[in-house]
Amino acid sequence: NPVPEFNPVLGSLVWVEDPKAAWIDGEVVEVKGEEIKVRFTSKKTVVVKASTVCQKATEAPPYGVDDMRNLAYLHEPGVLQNLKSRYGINVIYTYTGNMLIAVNPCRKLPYLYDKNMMEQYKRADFGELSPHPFAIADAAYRGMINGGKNQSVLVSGESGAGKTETAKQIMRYLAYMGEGRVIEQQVLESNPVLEAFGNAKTIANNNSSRFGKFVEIQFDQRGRISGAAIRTYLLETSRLSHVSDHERNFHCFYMLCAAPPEDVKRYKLGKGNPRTFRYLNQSKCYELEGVDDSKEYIATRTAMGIVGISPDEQDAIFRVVAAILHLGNIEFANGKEMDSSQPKDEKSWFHLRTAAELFMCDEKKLEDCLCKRESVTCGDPDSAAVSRDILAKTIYSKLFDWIVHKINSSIGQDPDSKSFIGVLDINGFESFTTNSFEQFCINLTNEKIQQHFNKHVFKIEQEEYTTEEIDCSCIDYVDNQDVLDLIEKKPGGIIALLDEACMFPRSTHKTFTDKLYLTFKNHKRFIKPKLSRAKFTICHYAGDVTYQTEMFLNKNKDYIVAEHRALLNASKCSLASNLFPPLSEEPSKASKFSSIGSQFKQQLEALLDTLSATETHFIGCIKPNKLLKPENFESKSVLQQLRCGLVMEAIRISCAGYPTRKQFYEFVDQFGILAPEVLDKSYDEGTACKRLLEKVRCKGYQIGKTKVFLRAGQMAELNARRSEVLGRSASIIQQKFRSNLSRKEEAKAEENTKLQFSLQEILLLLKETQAMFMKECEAAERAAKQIRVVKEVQSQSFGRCLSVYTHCISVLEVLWWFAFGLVGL
Ligand SMILES: Nc1ncnc2c1ncn2[C@@H]1O[C@H](COP(=O)(O)OP(=O)(O)OP(=O)(O)O)[C@@H](O)[C@H]1O
Repeated sequence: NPVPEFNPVLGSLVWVEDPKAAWIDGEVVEVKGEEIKVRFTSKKTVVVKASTVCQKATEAPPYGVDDMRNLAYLHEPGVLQNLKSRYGINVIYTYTGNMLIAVNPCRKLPYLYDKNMMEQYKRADFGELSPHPFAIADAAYRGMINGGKNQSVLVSGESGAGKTETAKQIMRYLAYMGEGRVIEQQVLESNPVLEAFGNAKTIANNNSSRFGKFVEIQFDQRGRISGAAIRTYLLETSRLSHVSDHERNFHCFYMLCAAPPEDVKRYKLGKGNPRTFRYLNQSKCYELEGVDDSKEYIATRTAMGIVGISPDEQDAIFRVVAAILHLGNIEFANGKEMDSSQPKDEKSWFHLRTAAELFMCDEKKLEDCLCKRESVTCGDPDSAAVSRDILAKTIYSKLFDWIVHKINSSIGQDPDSKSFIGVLDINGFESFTTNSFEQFCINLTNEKIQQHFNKHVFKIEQEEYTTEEIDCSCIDYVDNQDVLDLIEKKPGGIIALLDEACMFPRSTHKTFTDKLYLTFKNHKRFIKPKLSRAKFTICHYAGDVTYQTEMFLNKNKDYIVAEHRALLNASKCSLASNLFPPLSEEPSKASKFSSIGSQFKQQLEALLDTLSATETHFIGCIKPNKLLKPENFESKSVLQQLRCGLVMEAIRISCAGYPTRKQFYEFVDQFGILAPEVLDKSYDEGTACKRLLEKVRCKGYQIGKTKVFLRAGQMAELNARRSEVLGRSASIIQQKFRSNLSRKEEAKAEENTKLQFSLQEILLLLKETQAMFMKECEAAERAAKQIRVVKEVQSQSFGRCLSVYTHCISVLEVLWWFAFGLVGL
């Protein structure tokens, strides 16, 4: 938490960290050395160390600021409060510099994404309109067209935070820029197809992507989409055979069960009741609120057609999906021979026969494949069940890869493409009660992305400091290379040791874990938990995560059981046999040992190489509450995400230097009122800023070539002084106006005329007051431009009730309303 230096005194407004509510604001009511007593609005008091509290801005705008960098104090509670107050009025997007933070509204806000909105963002410069994913997409598009550089948009956040939704809006905007052609539609329609086969209901999200995705959209010379390539990462196949409570398997299974009767019959699904299939009935969750699976089936088929999957191919895909359901229903009993098994009963025989029929493979071979002792299993009923699940998972993951490959080849890549924009939608940092190999891989991804992000933010900061010719030695970033080395260094990293263990038949998860303990006993990012021999802890940038090693070896092994390959390769269904080419056609597999961990590491390296060669834009998605209920902002959970995500790191890097920057003219415009005399002289703008800052004895600043750079907290101090001056001006105007008014009233009373003012009289009165006001505030007015001061004066003196008049365009007009208000009163 970047807590800027601050010495609280009696009466200071502060934020105090709270285990339940994240941060609570209060007032310092007692100071005793290092300890201070703070009273909250609830009247409760706490005594805390002064160094642990953060300063609270006295005048934060009630509905927050568009860019976090405009916050008076750029610290954790400030950021949190800003997001919360905006979320309260349905403003879900906020910038931190160039990064967009998106808080999931957990309800549809269609007006935010219509064509009209796209049109507006198309015409505006970045920062001109409110923060929005379209602004990020537009910046990427312009960067590509004008700057000629490939771009990428990196969308991160935990499950349910809104990554996929945000990535879709980015793609919609990019498609809009080259509207009306088949290829754009194909790119967009690839989403529902991938979601049908790769998404599932989880506790965190009813439509959770169970894979990572990088979509590279290619553009031609004229800026129109000319091709696309989709890369997917780590499909969660363990879900296929084991579904946890309140979750579902992949959507396609339920869609198929809800298909029109002729299709249910065709795929031999009985009555199409998902409750009758073991792979679906483990969690008792079948329907999704607001989702009609039968409609989804039709929509998926249509989308499959659009992305170029022919009706025959669709038929084969759903036949394989149905076969997997039957496969899951085969149960086993002991066979006649030792260490052998056979389908348990007639029902299991039926499912075996149906699965073979749908796979278009030999029934006897399928039986042998599951029940006979072979290379990896010993043949008993339990091993047969393991073999069945391995087969189902292998087929499903091959099927998913085939679909991705098919979409890629039918959309097509443009060999002459001039440039591309990549959109990365990948799961954020994960830390559960039990963490296994999947979390290990996801967290490795996040470490990589964190490093890329830190370098990126640092580079941008450094570039700005260099352009402005100011000293940049104060900024730095924490490099997490040590964690990356621990995981992926070759030789000697955890992945390398895991591969080594997988190659030795006698290795177990225990021998593997012992080896880790021995190798990394002095590594400062590695911890051996006290009581367990099957766990290890990594100190990630986002916190410590303890991994359970039991399944590491199995999950890392990437091979297809020879019998499974032979069975399906001989299938009469060309799709099924293509999923399992003979080993000789997969040279990479035939020659050397292959592991999921190493493959994933290579995929990540390629991804990071691609990202590094692009200009990257970041979007951090935030889940406001665990249940995804609208209008519920749980500060504690949001804070946790901010800490684990990229936002706080960007802020930390920024705070280490000079987070507030203002163009000279903006600065003079805003703060000239504090030292009008420096503006009188014919200083250039930069010198005027310097003199002004010297006069107000500002401690932390640098003057660049076009901008003033301020240390964290300085902006709030300057704002407070400005408010003081404006407050004084306001009371002077009020006094003048009132005394002017009462003089006129007295005169009228003496003349015994009616105590009522005509419009002309009020105008005259206002002109006189204005003249006086000019005299009193001459210098201030010159510094801050007439209308601005008056607007501020107006809000100072009448507060919110008069703020509606901010449209007034001249001093006279504003004062007219001002007087009108007084007379009215
Ligand atoms: N901007 C938005 N407007 C309306 N609904 C949204 C928005 N962002 C997210 N949602 C909804 O919130 C839910 C979760 O969003 P989404 O699936 O995009 O999350 P995710 O981060 O991709 O999760 P996962 O990692 O589990 O796939 C979805 O039901 C989605 O429709």
